[in-house]
Amino acid sequence: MPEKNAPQDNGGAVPVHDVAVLGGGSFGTAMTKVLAENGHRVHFWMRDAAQVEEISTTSINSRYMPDVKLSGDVLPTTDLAEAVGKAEIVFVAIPSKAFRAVIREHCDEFRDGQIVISLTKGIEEHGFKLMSEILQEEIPRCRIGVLSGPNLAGEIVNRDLTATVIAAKDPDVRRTAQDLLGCEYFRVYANVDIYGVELAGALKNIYAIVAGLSSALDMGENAKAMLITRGLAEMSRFAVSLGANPMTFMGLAGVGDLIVTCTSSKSRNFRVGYAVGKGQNLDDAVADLGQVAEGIYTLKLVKEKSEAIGIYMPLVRGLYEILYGNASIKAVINSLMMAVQNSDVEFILPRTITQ
Ligand SMILES: NC(=O)C1=CN([C@@H]2O[C@H](COP(=O)(O)OP(=O)(O)OC[C@H]3O[C@@H](n4cnc5c(N)ncnc54)[C@H](O)[C@@H]3O)[C@@H](O)[C@H]2O)C=CC1
Ligand SMILES: O=C(CO)COP(=O)(O)O
Repeated sequence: MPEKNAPQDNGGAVPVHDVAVLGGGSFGTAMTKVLAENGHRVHFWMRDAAQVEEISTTSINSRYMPDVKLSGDVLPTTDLAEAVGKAEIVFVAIPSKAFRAVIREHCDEFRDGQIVISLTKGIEEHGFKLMSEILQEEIPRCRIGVLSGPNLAGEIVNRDLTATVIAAKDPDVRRTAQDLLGCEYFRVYANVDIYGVELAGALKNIYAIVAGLSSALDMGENAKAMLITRGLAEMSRFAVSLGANPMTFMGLAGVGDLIVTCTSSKSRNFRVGYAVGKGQNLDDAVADLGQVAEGIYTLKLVKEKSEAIGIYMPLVRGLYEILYGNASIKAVINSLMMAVQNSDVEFILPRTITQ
């Protein structure tokens, strides 16, 4: 077995590429580690100069990954123009709230045909835009992809076996992501349904919060299975109504990511739900987390959108009432359990419309 942090010897089989990773949090660090260990030169951009200094001198990003030493050719920088200018391919791991602002401010730095891949699992507040749509609007001359799947950063940096999905229309973008990232512990599967893959990654965060709540209340394993499966039904109903392919939800980016985040306390969204289930208020739970939990923002947007387009999402509505409407958890559970009993798989037996 190779040492945990050693760059992998690819025997010269994979050409070395200059790549950029934008965003110095947990996931940016995890993907930088994979890319550098695969032998690539990684221009790792973050806004915090002290963090750049620390990674340059110690190879450790102590705020987000204190136990992880980055090895290989990692070049941390606060100069986004330099990182993007030198890179053939750019990966973006910036939380959804800041995503457009960062790309827009630097849009002139991106080149015609440059590959830009979003790693972010969220939705923009105004206009319900996904990150690939933001990239399309801000840097339309680039070739765009989305990476999403059951990808807990804390496991990837440990080289725990992991699979993900690259979604892109352009086959060259898909192949490039597979070549750059694939290795003995990381597998990259391909899809063309960018919207479905990306929406799945954002939506599952909501159900991870619900699962955390259920775990805090010790609701049992049957309840966990019910929540995950009904979550899948609900998120695919919503996504399909917006144009996603239902089959995407059978894959890693759909059911795969839903399983990992709904069953693991390593998920930040799960942890927020767990804390609220134990009686903490939402603001304190988020402050204690100290990292992004995209689901709390996605929840609000999906609740509004589902009401606007008339899609039935009882788990979204129930969680919203608990987190933002001060409803009692017990009352919400009771109303969900006593709702009209309906179809299991509505692609086979259509749901009886009750509202
Ligand atoms: N951590 C994980 O396991 C995974 C995370 N993701 C997604 O990746 C995205 C980023 O998440 P994490 O890295 O985990 O979050 P994090 O909370 O660990 O780090 C966020 C990073 O973004 C930076 N940031 C925030 N606002 C910024 C701004 N205006 N300009 C520049 N940088 C800014 C922060 O300084 C920090 O370095 C999220 O959408 C998340 O859902 C996707 C897969 C797995
Ligand atoms: O998306 C993730 C795993 O696939 C990470 O989930 P959290 O953001 O909840 O930690």
